[in-house]
Amino acid sequence: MVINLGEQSSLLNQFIAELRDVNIQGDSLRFRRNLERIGEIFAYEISKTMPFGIEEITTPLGVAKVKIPSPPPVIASILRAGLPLHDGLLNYFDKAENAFISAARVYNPDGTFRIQFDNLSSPSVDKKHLILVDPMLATGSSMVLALNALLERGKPEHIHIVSVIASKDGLDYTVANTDPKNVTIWTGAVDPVLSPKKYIVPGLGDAGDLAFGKKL
Ligand SMILES: O=P(O)(O)OC[C@H]1O[C@H](OP(=O)(O)OP(=O)(O)O)[C@H](O)[C@@H]1O
Ligand SMILES: O=c1cc[nH]c(=O)[nH]1
Ligand SMILES: [Mg+2]
Repeated sequence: MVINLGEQSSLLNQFIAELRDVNIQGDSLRFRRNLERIGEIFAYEISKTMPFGIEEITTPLGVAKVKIPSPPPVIASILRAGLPLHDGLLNYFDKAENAFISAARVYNPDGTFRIQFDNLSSPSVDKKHLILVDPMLATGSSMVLALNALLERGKPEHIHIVSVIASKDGLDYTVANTDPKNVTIWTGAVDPVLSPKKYIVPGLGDAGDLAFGKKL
């Protein structure tokens, strides 16, 4: 199932507009903070779909029965650009376990690239709710590769994939390469085009560079 939160009229679209805007996105502190705020919105929306337990909370005046999401999810992100988004989800799912995947595009001189997978640091994901985040879903190859690496750490109860901006092709690729019964894809926008270098158009540019600076 694909859920495009950008179709609703909400503050999410203002934050995504600031990520995209060439006159605003150069402020890297604001760029990271907007990704974090977007992570908080996704966390809140995803929490509505998670299992709840009833807890009895003692107040100074009595006992309140409260529906609390349980158990906490595992939040996994793809370095580097996933980090501020990860922080946003962790601000709300503050008892979450955490996983990190080191994977990045390595370009050849002719403009083609492969995804270089370096490392996975993860707890068991068995029988847990797994939330895998990356702001950009371009071809979808980083996301599918990261998910397959995580699935070597167990079979999650449910998988939530979060991307802030997805290309139509990347979304189709991810849907085709994941189990529809067990996966929900959450996005904030679906853009129509991939450039010859497989950048999302209109997209926002290079999310990792905008958040953390250019790399060699
Ligand atoms: O859907 P795909 O075609 O796989 O592309 C998307 C990937 O590219 C970006 O990472 P990048 O390789 O630029 O690494 P970075 O975060 O270190 O900049 C982005 O954050 C995704 O991980
Ligand atoms: O559009 C894109 C594609 C890959 N990575 C990005 O940061 N942006
Ligand atoms: Mg990048």
